[in-house]
Amino acid sequence: MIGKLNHVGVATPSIEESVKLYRDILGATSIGEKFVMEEQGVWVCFVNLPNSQIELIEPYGETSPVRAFLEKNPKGGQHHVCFEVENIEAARDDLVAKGAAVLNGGKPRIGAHGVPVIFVHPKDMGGVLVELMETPTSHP
Ligand SMILES: CC[C@@H](C(=O)O)C(=O)SCCNC(=O)CCNC(=O)[C@H](O)C(C)(C)COP(=O)(O)OP(=O)(O)OC[C@H]1O[C@@H](n2cnc3c(N)ncnc32)[C@H](O)[C@@H]1OP(=O)(O)O
Ligand SMILES: [Co+2]
Repeated sequence: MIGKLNHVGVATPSIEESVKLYRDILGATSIGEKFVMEEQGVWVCFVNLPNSQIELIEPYGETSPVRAFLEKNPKGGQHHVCFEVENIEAARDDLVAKGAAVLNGGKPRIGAHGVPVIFVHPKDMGGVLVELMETPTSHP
């Protein structure tokens, strides 16, 4: 079912500080602007790599899903991996049928790439929070 690795989500207390790390220490040459996704409760900034992206995420608002993660990991850390799927509803139904806990009641939200995304609880994914996103080209 899963296709390409689209991005790795990295939680950070400061996108500005993380940008310095990826640009000045790791030498990333293509880094986007920081923007907010209010509904998802995060600030986002993409570090563009030849084969994938690092999605830097910083909490936005009191109910941000990243807030508890940063309380446990104050310096930040790897937060989720995101795989592309051809059809988000079909992927969700398949996972639910296999007993995995799809978050937000299984209702897809529009993610940072403008396509629907779902999250699968880490307890069913070997300790990794998994995001699935519809392949941008297969979304009208
Ligand atoms: C930018 C938009 C979008 C995109 O388009 O790409 C994004 O990526 S937004 C990214 C942020 N959004 C989300 O993470 C939404 C989904 N996440 C959630 O709903 C919650 O964070 C969660 C995964 C359900 C956890 O919330 P909660 O149950 O309230 O937190 P706990 O702290 O109680 O954790 C329970 C349990 O799970 C472990 N955990 C939590 N987060 C992670 C994680 N990122 N990776 C691995 N494990 C995680 C946590 O340690 C607890 O474990 P135990 O202590 O063993 O019970
Ligand atoms: Co993501």
